[in-house]
Amino acid sequence: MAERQDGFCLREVLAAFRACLTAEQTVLMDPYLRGWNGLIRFLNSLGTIFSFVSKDAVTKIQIMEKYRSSDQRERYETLQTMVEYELASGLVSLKNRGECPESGCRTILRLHRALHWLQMFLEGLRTSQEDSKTSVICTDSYNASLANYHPWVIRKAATLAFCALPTRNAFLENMNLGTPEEAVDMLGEALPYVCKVYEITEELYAKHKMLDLP
Ligand SMILES: CCCCCCCC/C=C\CCCCCCCC(=O)N[C@@H](COP(=O)(O)O)[C@H](O)/C=C/CCCCCCCCCCCCC
Repeated sequence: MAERQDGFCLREVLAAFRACLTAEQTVLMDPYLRGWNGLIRFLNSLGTIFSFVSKDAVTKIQIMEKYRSSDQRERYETLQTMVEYELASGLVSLKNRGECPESGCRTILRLHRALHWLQMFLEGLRTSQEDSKTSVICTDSYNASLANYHPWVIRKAATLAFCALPTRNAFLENMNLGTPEEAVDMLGEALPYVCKVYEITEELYAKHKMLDLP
């Protein structure tokens, strides 16, 4: 795969997820969204076949960016302050999606589920053999995570799109972290931060019984 012209480097994305974590074990919203924006850039570079995925993710990121530039921006400084504020203000519907279709809590929950997929996918890439198929790693991690929340038609479209993914080494080179071996080392160092962000968020949502928000 040719060297990237767009300056994308996965290091910055992983650094953003690291920057989400505070000493108080809270998750900062701005680096969280920055991490997602970096991932979308990468996704877009994989071809238009993934447009339906990036469109949905971009919509969700924009909902959250809107909150962060609104009068209530401090309420959305961390995932914890967002949950506290939206629950106390009746801005989250636990039963009916139509009541609060753009709450921060439900929007972040969708990204949070996708983060679970990302975590498994990157771990799969990192630990797989050189001749492993990226499409298989991606399908397995999708089926073990996000697919459980998607209807048949989305699962079908996603699984078809995965077939267009490049080979494992081409994919690792495309992350712009050096050789595939160097990329694997970097993933080993950085993935624990992504996992920590995932764990803290999962605990927060479980504590407030919000893991199934419609
Ligand atoms: C350099 C790093 C390597 C990995 C690069 C991966 C880049 C990934 C970027 C984004 C990941 C996908 C984010 C998808 C968010 C999906 C949120 C969601 O579940 N939305 C559904 C529910 O929303 P509501 O209707 O309740 O509002 C929505 O229905 C979904 C629609 C679109 C389809 C989502 C398919 C997800 C496939 C995820 C795998 C992406 C494949 C990337 C291939 C490397």
